[in-house]
Formats: sequence, C-alpha cells, structure tokens
Amino acid sequence: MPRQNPSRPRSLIAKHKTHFNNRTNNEPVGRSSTSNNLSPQELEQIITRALISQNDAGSSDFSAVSPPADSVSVINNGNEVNEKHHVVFSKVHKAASTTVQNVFLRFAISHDLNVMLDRSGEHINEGGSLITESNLYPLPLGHTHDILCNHLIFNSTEISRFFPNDTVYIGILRKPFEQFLSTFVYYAGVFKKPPLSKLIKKFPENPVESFLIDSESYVNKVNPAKDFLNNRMSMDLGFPLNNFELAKVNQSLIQQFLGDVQSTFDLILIAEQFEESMVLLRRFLGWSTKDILYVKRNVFTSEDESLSRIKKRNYSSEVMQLFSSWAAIDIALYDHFVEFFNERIKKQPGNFHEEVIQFKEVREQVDTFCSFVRSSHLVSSSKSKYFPSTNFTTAFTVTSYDCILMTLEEMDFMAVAKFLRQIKLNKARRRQHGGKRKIPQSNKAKT
Ligand SMILES: Nc1ncnc2c1ncn2[C@@H]1O[C@H](COP(=O)(O)OS(=O)(=O)O)[C@@H](OP(=O)(O)O)[C@H]1O
Repeated sequence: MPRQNPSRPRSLIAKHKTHFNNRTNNEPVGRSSTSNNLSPQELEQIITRALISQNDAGSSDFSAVSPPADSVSVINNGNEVNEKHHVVFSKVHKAASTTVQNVFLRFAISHDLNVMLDRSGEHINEGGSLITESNLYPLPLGHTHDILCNHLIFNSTEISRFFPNDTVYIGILRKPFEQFLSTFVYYAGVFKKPPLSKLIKKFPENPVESFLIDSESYVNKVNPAKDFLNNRMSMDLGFPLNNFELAKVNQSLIQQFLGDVQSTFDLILIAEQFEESMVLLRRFLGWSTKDILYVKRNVFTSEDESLSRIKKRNYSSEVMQLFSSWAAIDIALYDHFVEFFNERIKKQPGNFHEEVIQFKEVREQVDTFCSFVRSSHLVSSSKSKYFPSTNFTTAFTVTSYDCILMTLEEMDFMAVAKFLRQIKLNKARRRQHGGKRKIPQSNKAKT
C-alpha cells in the first residue's frame, strides 16, 4: 500500500532555529559530547530522511533521497527472533556510552520508537534528582516510552514506572583507571570545571597524583552526584548516594550493590571488548548487524600537550595504590562484570567469535566509507555501500544518511529526536482534533 508523504518539517525547523543555534553557551554542567555542529539545513535534511525511513516511502517525490530498504528479518544463530523494542540503557559516563547511545537512537528513529527525552536538557537526572513527568518531553496520548539512553543516576523503582514490563536493562563499564583518566582530562582540561582545572595549573607535572594524594579535598560533600570523578560508574548504575564516602569503603554494601546490579541489569557491556559487546547486544536484542554498526564517538583529542601527557604517562605503583582505595566500588564493579561477561561469551552458542571477526571487518569498511562520505561532503548524496548476506545477517546497505546519523554528536541527535517527537505530537493532536480545530497555544509542548 502506498504510504503518505511525510510533511516537510520546514516550519518546525524555522520555529526552533533560534533555540537550536543558541544552545552551545548554555550547557549543563555534566554534558558530555561536543556541541551543535549541524546547520538548520542539515537538520532539515536529516529530519526529512528520518521521516521517510519511518514512513518507508518508496515511490513519491521523496524516492530520490530514500535510503534503500533493507530486510528486517533477523538472524540469530540461524533462528529468527523477535526484536526487543523496550530498552533502558544506563549511559555510564566516559565508558564509550555515547557510541552505544548512537546505536539506540538510530534504532529508535528507524523503528519510530519513543525515546525518553528531557524537556529542557540532554540528560534525564544526571544530578540525582527525581524524574517527574513534567520534566519529560511529552508523548502522544496512549504512547509509552520505549527507549532510554541518556545519562542518569539509575534507580530501578523510579525508572521502571515509566517503562513497559518487558523492558530490558543494559549498562556499560570501562576499565576504572581509563575511565577515571578520561573523566579527569575532560572535566579538568576541556570543561575546565573547578577545582580540577586549577589542579592542572598548580601541579602540571602530575596532576593525577596530586589529586589522589589529596583526594578528600575534591570530594563533593553536599551532593556526590555532582562529582564525576568519584566512582561515577557505580553512581550511574545506582550505588546509594547517602554517606557516600563511608559507604564506598564498606565491603558488605559493595557486595550488596553488585548483587543488585546483577539482578536488575540484563546485560553489562564492556568498553574494552566493544565489538564482542555489540555482537552480544545484537543477539540479546534480536537486532540486525546493521542496527549495531557504529562509528566511535566522543574520542578525546587535544593539541594540549599537558592533557595528552595525563593520559599517556606511566603511573607509579603508589599512584595505582591510591587509586584502588579511591575507586574501590568501581574496581569491584568492573572486575565482577568483566568476569561475568567473559563467562557469558563462553556460553554463546556456536560461532560467536566468527561473528565478531566478521563484524570487525564490516565495521572497518563502514568507517572507511563514512570517512569518505564525510570528507567528500557527500552527505546528501545517494552514495551507498552494499554488504552481502552471511550466516549472521541478511544483505544490507549503508547509505550516506546512515553515515550522517552514525557520526552525529550527542546534542545534535537529541535535537533531532526532539524535532521528530514534536512532529509526532503535532500529528497526533491533529488526528485527535479531526484535523479541524486549532490547538490552543497552552496545550502545545514547550520545546
Ligand atoms: N567503541 C569504543 N570502544 C572503546 N572506547 C570508546 C569507544 N567509543 C568511544 N570510546 C571512548 O569512550 C570515551 C567517551 O565515553 P562516553 O561517550 O561514555 O563519555 S561521556 O560521559 O558521554 O562524555 C572516550 O574515551 P577517551 O578518548 O579516553 O576520553 C572514547 O574514546
């Protein structure tokens, strides 16, 4: 059956242009990715294509920019499985989580799923506050949230109120010291968040050592959730914040926390084994190989020698000793879940490693194709790359549009998701009012 053309979002973009262009100076404290890079024209292109992919239009005026349709059947060790559509991904800070978030956002767009969105910012409750309906970008009447993939302080009871019962819970962890260094450099050197920023100036030789020797001075005693260096992976996954400094050396609380994470989360990914993680994710969610493709996001680069040195230098055993006391919960968490992850991989049926090898090869080709598309400014072209079927996937194509989405910055993707939601809300309201009555201004969602 021919589908209707999606309406062009020109007026919507014009309406939001100022908001979109002005957001860079107003970043929340803990924001992670780089800021808006998209022009309103690029944004319009993306939204138009997203609407087309959602409407699956093949004929019509839009066929010239329509991405080729890929098969939706999913092969999982030779079996067809149902795709899971309800996912909460706890976007753990500085643990490759923006790359994973991009995968979830792309899936949400292509399947027209509702992403839980903060009404005014990018994150859900990064500072540890409660989630209230009024802080969320509204949903059309009768809809539920399908996917959550922003930074948040995880609280199972609170989050599960907003999601269907069949929702699966996913997290990610990274080697604690690498995660710590990544955070340190970002907040001290890039975000220039005091008091860490001053530390680099005061102790240029080895600011990490200086921090760890005097770590107590840098603890946020009022609200640990405002602290991004203090066992943040555990905080993000829900370690209780009360009396945090005492709790973090309490072995029985740590063990209880590991048990809680183990029973709440269905899958904890490991950044150091990223490809394995994505293949495991694919199998667990019943998604396709194309769904889990990615281009690494949020990778640290800096011309600033002092920052690069912090990441590259060899740290003494004394420093590592100090770190193991400072990051006791994160270390216990990581050690536990790496072991669990490796056990899980061992139990994967048949040819898991073969799938990982194939996935790596495909990924490298996608990286090359997307860099070419990006560097040649071919983003709006109809260029595409074909990948034949294997034991693990049906044939699929990667288009320039896929490359745009895979390389979108987090904030830009949030803007895209909000535009798409607003279009959906407007459509639903028009339907609700029989397309006749003008909707009173007060009923419109704030954006
Ligand atoms: N695929 C993959 N595999 C391994 N590591 C990866 C991957 N993708 C991103 N990264 C690294 O993760 C760091 C950014 O993490 P996040 O995106 O979670 O950061 S943020 O909290 O959202 O700002 C950042 O680490 P640093 O470069 O050390 O800062 C990224 O390089």
